[in-house]
Amino acid sequence: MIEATLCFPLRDGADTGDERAGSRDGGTSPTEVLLIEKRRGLGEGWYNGPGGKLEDGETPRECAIRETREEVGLEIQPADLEKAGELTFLLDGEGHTFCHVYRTATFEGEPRPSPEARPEWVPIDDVPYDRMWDDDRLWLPGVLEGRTVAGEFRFEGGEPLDEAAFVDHDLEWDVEVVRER
Ligand SMILES: CNc1ncnc2c1ncn2[C@@H]1O[C@H](COP(=O)(O)OP(=O)(O)OP(=O)(O)O)[C@@H](O)[C@H]1O
Repeated sequence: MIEATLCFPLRDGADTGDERAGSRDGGTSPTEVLLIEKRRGLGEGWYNGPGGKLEDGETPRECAIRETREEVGLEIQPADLEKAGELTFLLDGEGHTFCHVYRTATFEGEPRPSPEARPEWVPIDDVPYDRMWDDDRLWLPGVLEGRTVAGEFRFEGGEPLDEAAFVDHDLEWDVEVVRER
């Protein structure tokens, strides 16, 4: 099974521009999420979070940080990455991809495009689910609200996965996620 990651950087949209961190209202929750429009590979043309496949010897957390740096140029410290979920994608009854989902409201840098991805801040209540993987609308809203999720999603119709049909799913919310290295 392919092991992959997704990372969702979050910000308070009211805090953009040159406002000082000190002017923030301490308890505000984030209002925007950084998505990418994928420019090549699996899910090309669709929106998703930054992320990708684990490389040899890499932990999921290291992968999420590396992919976010490579795809959009943001720098994240390992301790700032919060595990939000674990998703299993099955294709024709067999495990295809296991995906670790993270979120963070703490990062450095400004998003910049790369050959793989065009980044875009979008309001959390206006995420373009009609231009994303079919399963995203089921689990991403809760993840953006700060919940944890475990999900299994079944696709049928053969490779490639992004041309297969989404058939059904099981979801469990507010699960304990393994806080790996
Ligand atoms: C089936 N439903 C799905 N719903 C939401 N997200 C899904 C997904 N299935 C795969 N994903 C994500 O899509 C990315 C693929 O990445 P993918 O381009 O294959 O990997 P990577 O960036 O390493 O590419 P290269 O092989 O280097 O080109 C990776 O983040 C993975 O978690």
